[in-house]
Amino acid sequence: MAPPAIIAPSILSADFAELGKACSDTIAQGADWLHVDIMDGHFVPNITFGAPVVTKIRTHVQRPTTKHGRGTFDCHMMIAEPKKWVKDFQKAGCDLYCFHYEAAISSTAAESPEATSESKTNPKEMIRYIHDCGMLAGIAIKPDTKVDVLWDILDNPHLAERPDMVLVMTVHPGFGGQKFMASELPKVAELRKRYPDLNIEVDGGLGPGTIDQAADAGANVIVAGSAVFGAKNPGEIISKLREAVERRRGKL
Ligand SMILES: O=C(CO)[C@@H](O)[C@H](O)COP(=O)(O)O
Ligand SMILES: [Fe+2]
Repeated sequence: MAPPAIIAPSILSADFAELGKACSDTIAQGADWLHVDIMDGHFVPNITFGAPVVTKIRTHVQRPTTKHGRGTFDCHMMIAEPKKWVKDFQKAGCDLYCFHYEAAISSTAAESPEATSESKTNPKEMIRYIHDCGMLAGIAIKPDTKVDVLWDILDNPHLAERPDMVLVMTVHPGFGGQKFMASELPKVAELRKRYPDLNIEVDGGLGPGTIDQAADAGANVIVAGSAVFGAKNPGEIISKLREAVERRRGKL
């Protein structure tokens, strides 16, 4: 059976002037994780915030007491040099550091004249490094990236180099409130077929109108920003998302 439903509201759609309260309220309304979108203006055409803000919001949400437990900070690192920020985010209170495959293999990140040994990397090394720093590791792929690039990483016999979660983007990363791309779901279905126990996250355009398709494909970690923070009753939306995933799980 696929792993349990995990609902991770994206705080990108929260009121940034009240971020701490928005985070604690969302957990109180039934969210499992908080999805924290970090954008650097290079990897994506938008900027959010960095580790100092994560340190502050961490004080509003209790650390998870179990692996993947309630209160997990799922940091989605849409940044060009993911290796450079691992330690800062660990210190800030990140539990799951999810970097982009495209950034880890990018020649600009690895070969730019400014690149130091701190910023050079490859996906397997990144995962090992994140684990060594005491966090769970996630790897994300953009819509233009084929899912096949992940087989070598997921079939790695070295457990320390295997990711704890794969994130399949269902929008082009950079902004909240975009239209869900159903074209990405075959990637989710293929991942679920090959890896029944894997945590598979989908991110972008998820809400009551699109959750069934994502759940049917086999996603179990659901990110939703505008659908949760734009709702009159966020708790009701969180429950609906969870029910759709659990319904699909029950059919397996
Ligand atoms: O990573 C991203 C966007 O790049 C997401 O996490 C969005 O913030 C999700 O927002 P909605 O599409 O659910 O509004
Ligand atoms: Fe995200």
